[in-house]
Amino acid sequence: MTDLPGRRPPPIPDKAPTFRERIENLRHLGRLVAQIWRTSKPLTAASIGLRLISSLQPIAMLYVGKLIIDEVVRLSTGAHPGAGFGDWWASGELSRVILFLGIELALVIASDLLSRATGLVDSVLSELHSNTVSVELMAHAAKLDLMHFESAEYQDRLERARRQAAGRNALLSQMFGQAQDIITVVTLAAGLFFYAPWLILLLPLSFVPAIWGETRFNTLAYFMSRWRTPERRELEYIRYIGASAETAKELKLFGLGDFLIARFKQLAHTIYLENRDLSTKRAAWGALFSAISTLTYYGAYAFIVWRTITGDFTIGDLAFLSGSFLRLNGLFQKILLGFTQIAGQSMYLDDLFSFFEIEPTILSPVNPKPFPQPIQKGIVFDNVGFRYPDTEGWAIRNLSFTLKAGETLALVGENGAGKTTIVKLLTRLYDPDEGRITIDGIDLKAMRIEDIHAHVGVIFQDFIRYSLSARENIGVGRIAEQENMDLIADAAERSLADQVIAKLPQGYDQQLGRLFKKGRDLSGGEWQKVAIARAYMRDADLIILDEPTAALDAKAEAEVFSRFKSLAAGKTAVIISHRFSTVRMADRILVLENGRILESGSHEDLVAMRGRYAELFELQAAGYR
Ligand SMILES: Nc1ncnc2c1ncn2[C@@H]1O[C@H](COP(=O)(O)OP(=O)(O)OP(=O)(O)O)[C@@H](O)[C@H]1O
Repeated sequence: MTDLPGRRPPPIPDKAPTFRERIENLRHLGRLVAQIWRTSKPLTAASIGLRLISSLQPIAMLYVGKLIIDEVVRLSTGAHPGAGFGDWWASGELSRVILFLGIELALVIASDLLSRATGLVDSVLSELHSNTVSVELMAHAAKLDLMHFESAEYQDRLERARRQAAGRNALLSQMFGQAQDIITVVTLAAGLFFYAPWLILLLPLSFVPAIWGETRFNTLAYFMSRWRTPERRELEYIRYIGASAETAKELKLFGLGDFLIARFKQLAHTIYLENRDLSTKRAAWGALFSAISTLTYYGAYAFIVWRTITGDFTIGDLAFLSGSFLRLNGLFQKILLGFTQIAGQSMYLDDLFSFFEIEPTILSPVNPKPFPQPIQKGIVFDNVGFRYPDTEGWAIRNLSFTLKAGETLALVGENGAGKTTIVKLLTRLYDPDEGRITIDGIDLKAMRIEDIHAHVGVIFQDFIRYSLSARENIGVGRIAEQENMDLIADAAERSLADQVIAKLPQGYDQQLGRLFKKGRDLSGGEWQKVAIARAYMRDADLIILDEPTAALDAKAEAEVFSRFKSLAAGKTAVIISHRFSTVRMADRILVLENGRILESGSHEDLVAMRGRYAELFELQAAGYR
C-alpha cells in the first residue's frame, strides 16, 4: 500500500529544532515540576526524599562487597583456628565478616523496600498529575473562543495537548530518577577517582555516540508524531464513525463498513511504515553504540585485572572497581540518555503548555456596562461584516437592521445565507470584523460576556443531546438552578417537554440517550422539546431559537410556536426556520441572501411584495397542495 495522494510528505529531518530551541523547550520542565508540586506537595516531597536515600545505596553495596571479599581473602590465607565452624566461631575471627554480611543483607532489604515505596508514590502521584492536567486542559479549553473549536489547526493543537495530558507521566519518574542517578554517579565517581583517576576519562568514549543517536531519533520521532496529527485525528474520526450509535443507521444502509475499513487501513499503514522504519534504524544504531560501550568497559576491566595481578589492588578492590566502573558506565549512559529523553519529552511538553498559551480573543471589557434589563429600545446591527477566520468570502457584509424590543423577528434564507452567523455574532461567540452590534445603544463588546449569555436564551439547531437525566438535560440551561425542580418543570411545561417526560418510566430522573445501558433514547422532535426547555430555564429578555422545530411534527410545531408567541409576549425573540408556517407568525421577517438583507417586512407585506419571499412561500405551499 502506498501513501494516500495529497498527504503530507514524511518528516524532514533537517527541520529538527536547533540546539537553542531544544534548550528553550527545557523551560517547560519547570512548569511541569510546578504542576506536579501543585498536584500533591507531600507525595512530591516523598518521591524526592525516597530517591535521595536510594541514591547512596549502590556505593554502599559495592564498598561492603569489597570489605567482605578482602576479609574472606584475609581469613582464607591466614592461620586457620581449626577445621570446623565451631572452632572458627569460638576464635571470634568470623565476627567482622558476619557483620559485613549483615550490613549487606540490610542494604538489600532496604533497597527493595525503598524502590517499592518509590514506585508506589510515583504511580499514585502520576495518576493524580494526569487528572490535574486533564482538569487544567478542560478549564482552559472552556475559556477559549468558539473560533478555536471550529478551526482544524486548533483542533490539532488540542488533540496534541490532550494526548500529552496522559502520555507524559513517565517523565515525572524519569526526572526524579535522573536526580537520584546523578547523586549515585557522584558517589561512585569519587570512589573510582580515589583509586584510578584516569579510568573516568574512558567513560565518555562509551556513551557519547549513544547520546548522539538517541537525540537524533527522539527528534525524528517527535516530528513524525507532530506531522501526523491530522492523520491521527482522521484515524480517530474513522474509528468513531465506524462504531458509534449516531452513525450506525447510515453506515448499515449505505454499506459503508468496508469503505471505512479500507480508508482506516490505508491511513494506519502509512503511519505504521514510517514508525517501523524509524524503529529499525534506531535499533541498528543502538546495537552499534552499545558494542562500543561494552568494548570500553572490557578495556578498563582488563587494566584493573592487570593491576590486581601485579599486587597494586586487592581482590576486594578489583570487585569494587570493576563493579563501580560497570555501574558508572551504565549510569552515565542512563543519565545522558535521560537528559536527551527529557529534552525530547520537553518537545512534547511544548504541545501541552503551548495549548495553555492560546489566549481567548473574545474578552470582557475591564469596565463592563450592565446588560440592559429590560431591553428598552432594541438591538441594532450597524453595517456589520464578518468573515470566518481563514476563509476568503464574507459570511455577512454591510448588514444593518434593528430588532425592536418585544419584537419577534424571523430570519429566513437558503442554506448558508448567514442566519446562524447572525446568532453567533448576537451572542458574542464571534466579534464582527466590521460595524457594530448594540443593545439599547450599548456595544455588545462593552458588556461582560457572561452577562450577555445569562440574559439570552438560545438553542442552536445542533443542540446537544446530553446522556444525562431528563432533569439535568433541562437544568443545564441554567446550571445554577439545576436543583430547582419547580423551575425545571415550568420550563418543561412551556416547551411541551413535560408530555415527553411524563411517558418516561422514571420521569425526570430518566437517563436519556443510548450511550449508557439505563438510558432511554428520544425521537428527534422529543429531544427538541427537551432542548427548547433549556432556553426557557433562563428568564431571558432575548430568546433565540435557531431551527428548533425542524424535527417537530406539524401539530407539535404549531403548538410549540403558539406557546412561544404567548410566552415571548414582551420579550424580544429571534427565530430561524425553513418552515413558513412558523415564520409567518413572526412580527417581522428578514429575508437573507449571501449574507445580505434582500427583503424585510411582515408575512403579509412580503407576500404582497411578490419578491423572493413570496416565491419561496409559494414553492413550499405548493408542496402541501
Ligand atoms: N465555522 C465556519 N468556518 C468557516 N465558514 C463557515 C463556518 N460556519 C459557517 N460558515 C460559512 O458561512 C456562511 C454562512 O453560514 P451560516 O451557518 O450562517 O448559514 P445559515 O444561513 O445558518 O445556513 P443553514 O440554513 O444551512 O443553517 C456559509 O457560507 C458557511 O459555509
